[in-house]
Amino acid sequence: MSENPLEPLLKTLDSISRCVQTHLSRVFVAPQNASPKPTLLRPLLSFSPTPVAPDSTTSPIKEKKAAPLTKEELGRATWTLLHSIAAQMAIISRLYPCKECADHFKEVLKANPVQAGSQAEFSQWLCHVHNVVNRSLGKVIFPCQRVNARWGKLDCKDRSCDLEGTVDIKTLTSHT
Ligand SMILES: Cc1cc2nc3c(=O)[nH]c(=O)nc-3n(C[C@H](O)[C@H](O)[C@H](O)COP(=O)(O)OP(=O)(O)OC[C@H]3O[C@@H](n4cnc5c(N)ncnc54)[C@H](O)[C@@H]3O)c2cc1C
Repeated sequence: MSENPLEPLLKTLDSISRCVQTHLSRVFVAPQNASPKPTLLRPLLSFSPTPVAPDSTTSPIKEKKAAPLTKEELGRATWTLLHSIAAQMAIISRLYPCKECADHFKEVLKANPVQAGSQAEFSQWLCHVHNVVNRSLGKVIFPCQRVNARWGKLDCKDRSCDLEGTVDIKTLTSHT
């Protein structure tokens, strides 16, 4: 392993950041003509049958899409990805494009080596290290016994996000 496990993404950040920002803003904002009720926002990983029309007016949504990600938005989206992967596939990228966060998380990883002998163990480990970050930021500690209730399933129509078959983590990690 390289000294900084986050370095590969820092190197490629420049080329992927524009793409990530575009896609994250599409994932987390409602279509323009949708109700502003949060419950009607498009769910993560679901696709609208009608494409979202490009912005033609100056609107808060357009301004938001054009703005760079904040540290909070990046963190929220990344935790969502990490916990979803931990619950569904048991494989994780240790890459993170925020230097302050990456430096801190490197120390967290040193003190809490990855435990990935099984999907359940990996989910619990990720919950624990997320709580280490939560604690350092003065956030509420998440009860790790509820991690599957929070992250175990994706909200996709007709179970279209369900993975086919089973994945053996040892097979996956032997290729990394
Ligand atoms: C690897 C990493 C390192 C980071 N380091 C820093 C840093 O050094 N400084 C900094 O300012 N920000 C850092 N961040 C960002 C920070 O952790 C938050 O993501 C950000 O502040 C937004 O917080 P939030 O309150 O929306 O909830 P988040 O912490 O983003 O959590 C998102 C959701 O996950 C669920 N959740 C919360 N805790 C757990 C848990 N333990 N297990 C399972 N689910 C949980 C909750 O439902 C929560 O709403 C880091 C993010 C990541 C991914």
